[in-house]
Amino acid sequence: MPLPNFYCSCMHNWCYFYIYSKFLRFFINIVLSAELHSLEQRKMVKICCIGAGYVGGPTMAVIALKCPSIEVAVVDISVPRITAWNSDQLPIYEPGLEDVVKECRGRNLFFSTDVEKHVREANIVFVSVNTPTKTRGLGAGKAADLTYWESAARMIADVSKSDKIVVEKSTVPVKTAEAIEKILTHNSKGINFQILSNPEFLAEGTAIEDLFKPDRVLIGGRETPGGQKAIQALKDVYAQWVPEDRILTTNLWSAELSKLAANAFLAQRISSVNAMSALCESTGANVSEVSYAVGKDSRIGPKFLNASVGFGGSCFQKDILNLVYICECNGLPEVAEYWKQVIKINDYQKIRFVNRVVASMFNTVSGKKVAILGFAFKKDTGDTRETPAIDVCKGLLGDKAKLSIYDPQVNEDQIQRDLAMNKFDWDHPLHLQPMSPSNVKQVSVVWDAYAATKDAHAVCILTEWDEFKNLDYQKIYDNMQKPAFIFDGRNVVNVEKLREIGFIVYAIGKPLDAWLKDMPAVA
Ligand SMILES: NC(=O)C1=CN([C@@H]2O[C@H](COP(=O)(O)OP(=O)(O)OC[C@H]3O[C@@H](n4cnc5c(N)ncnc54)[C@H](O)[C@@H]3O)[C@@H](O)[C@H]2O)C=CC1
Ligand SMILES: O=C(O)[C@H]1O[C@H](OP(=O)(O)OP(=O)(O)OC[C@H]2O[C@@H](n3ccc(=O)[nH]c3=O)[C@H](O)[C@@H]2O)[C@H](O)[C@@H](O)[C@@H]1O
Repeated sequence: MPLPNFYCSCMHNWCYFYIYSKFLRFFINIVLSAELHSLEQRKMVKICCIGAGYVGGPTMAVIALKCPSIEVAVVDISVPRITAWNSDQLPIYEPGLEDVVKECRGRNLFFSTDVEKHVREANIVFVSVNTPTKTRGLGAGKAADLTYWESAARMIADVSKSDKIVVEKSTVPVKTAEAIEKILTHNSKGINFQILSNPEFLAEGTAIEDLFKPDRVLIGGRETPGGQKAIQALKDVYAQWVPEDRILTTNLWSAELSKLAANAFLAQRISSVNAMSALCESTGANVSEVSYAVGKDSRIGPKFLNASVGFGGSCFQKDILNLVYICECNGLPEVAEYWKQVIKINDYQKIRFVNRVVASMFNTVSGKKVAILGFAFKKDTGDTRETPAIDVCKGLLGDKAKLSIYDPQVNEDQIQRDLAMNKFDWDHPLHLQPMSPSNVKQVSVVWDAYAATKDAHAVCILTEWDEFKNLDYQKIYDNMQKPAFIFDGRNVVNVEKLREIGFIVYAIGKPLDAWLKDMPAVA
């Protein structure tokens, strides 16, 4: 029996309706998922870090590694720095860094010179720019120069179109957050900025290790509901890999001051042991034995008690000078004087070392080749900022020595720049540093410890690179002028063995060689 017409048309319409509704649902799904995706994207935390240096680069790389759902952009005004971060030759040498960068770069870690774009898009903006010591004007030689910080803050205020958490990562004077707050709120166009202090405690050479397993992460913020919410947001980032009991939260000023205090305490330990090293040399005590015995006291602890030619690095001196200035400004001259002494002992230690070298070598190094082994401020880094090697080399050059320098990570251009630059000039963005000055003629830079020491009268060890422990010292001795001297500013060599070979050896804080005992006292 043929189906009635109306039945056919019903079926027909039903089919149409079915196909249509399927298509509609498919279409709606696409639109919805796109919408959801963009909503998620909008909700995705975006971090931007201003300053792609020794702190900004490694800290952000580790955040990107540990928080794959966060997009991290590291921006800088220095084009060569950003180019290097995007290349196979990273701008800084740090064990383990390359692996971390390679894993995240292009995934959720980006390096860019488009500072404004990334700041505008970020929810959290870290500021990790230079905070050098002022070289002129009020507080010159002590106060922190906040030029770069201030210009970063003004730019954040200018380009922002949404609320942001602004994080002080640079080391700054206590109360800087207040000044930054003022700059941001006076230029805010109704945008809400929350300032946090989150100082960095990593040490170079172990930066990745320190960031993976920090002793503590410190976050300071305002005690207002907004401030507490911002603290929680940053805490949530670190909590993805740092145990909660290691994330300390404080008020802003405590966090800012804790950073300066930590560096001052660390440097003070080195100056204390270095002061002892001078006394050891005068009395026949051995500084390694003394510091071991002292460090066994659990209240003192064994770390950071290695006597040396002096501490270096971009921060200890700068941060203590800054602390001294803050004490003076707060009417605390005695406290200022106390901390100043840490720097004075450090300078004394470097001068003392140079005097030892010159005094031992018949009171003159004029025209003599002196090999310098190690130029970086410590091992496992190519960083030379405030390295004691600069002052020692300048001291020897002042006495007309000819220097042959070898460091496994520092190139000739850097060494020449360092020896020609004025104090504090190094701590500015690259393009604002003085142009490559003329080379110091009495200095040659070689790529091998044996080349550096060939025909030399003396060897000065200024960085504790592991390879200096295992050099063929017999070969070195055979190729040197006699008497052959070794001045170990890092206590890396086996003094007894070298004396057996025939060297006259001076090692910081160790019982003096008979040769040195007969020389005039050094001060
Ligand atoms: N080096 C270290 O081990 C540590 C350093 N700190 C502190 O962190 C801060 C940064 O230190 P580093 O990373 O060593 O310095 P750095 O000199 O390696 O890096 C700072 C970077 O900021 C960039 N910069 C300056 N002004 C800028 C601006 N307005 N916009 C964009 N980029 C700008 C510079 O071009 C430079 O690349 C300092 O306050 C320092 O005291 C704290 C802990 C450890
Ligand atoms: O604010 C900073 O910049 C950083 O400064 C130091 O880190 P860093 O300078 O990278 O290296 P350190 O291991 O502290 O060494 C500093 C200097 O002291 C010297 N030193 C260190 C330890 C020691 O026992 N003796 C000694 O002479 C080192 O050779 C080096 O020249 C601090 O250790 C970090 O916590 C801090 O974050």
